[in-house]
Amino acid sequence: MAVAARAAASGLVLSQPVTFVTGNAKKLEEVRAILGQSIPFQSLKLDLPELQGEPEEISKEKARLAAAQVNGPVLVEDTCLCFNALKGLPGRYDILILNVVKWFLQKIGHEGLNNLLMAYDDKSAYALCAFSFAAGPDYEPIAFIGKTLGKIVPARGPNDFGWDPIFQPDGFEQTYAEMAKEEKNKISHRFKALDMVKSHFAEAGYTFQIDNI
Ligand SMILES: O=P(O)(O)OP(=O)(O)OP(=O)(O)OC[C@H]1O[C@@H](n2cnc3c(O)ncnc32)[C@H](O)[C@@H]1O
Ligand SMILES: [Mg+2]
Repeated sequence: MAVAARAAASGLVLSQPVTFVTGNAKKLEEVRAILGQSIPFQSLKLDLPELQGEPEEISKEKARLAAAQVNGPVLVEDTCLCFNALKGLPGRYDILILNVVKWFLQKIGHEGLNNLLMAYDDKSAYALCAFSFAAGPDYEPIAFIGKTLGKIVPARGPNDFGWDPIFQPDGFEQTYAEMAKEEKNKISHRFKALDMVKSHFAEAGYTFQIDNI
């Protein structure tokens, strides 16, 4: 498969599918469902360093590192769940230990995450998704941030994806986990960010010329 992305008069011509960098099968499932056939992509798990900074900057730096490794177009994603009473923890980005919600979830589970808020009346939270697209190693990455507001509740619904059972988006009586996947994918942090990615692809007029060899 040809590797380089090159500029063309009608917009950028990408000579390989976008590599979406993740090791998370559930994320991949949602990205597939939301993107459909709109952007040709494949997925790849890469071990990239955890970085410090604002979500956009962290995400762009991750894309830079990934594009250099892949030597082609990449899409990277980070997700965090942030509690307002805890000033954005445990998913907060601008601290040294980045996005610890993953580790908290593994160590203390849904009940433990609820207990973190026991002493506070404010159970509000937000789910934030930061995607960055880099057309290749020589292109400046572009960040797309999607945010869905909600609150933390005792776990309800199937336990098959991260903190979905404890996050109830504003305006809904169901947690993410209780919602049909199609419904979550219409309002989620991930949907909002990917919608911007899709618009960007449409506006920038990228085309794909993919030669399989
Ligand atoms: O390979 P990557 O893409 O980094 O996958 P990851 O599993 O490490 O994912 P993150 O660091 O972005 O996610 C932090 C945590 O949030 C969870 N998570 C991500 N998106 C979610 C969603 O839409 N609903 C529920 N949990 C989610 C995920 O399972 C992790 O425990
Ligand atoms: Mg990760």
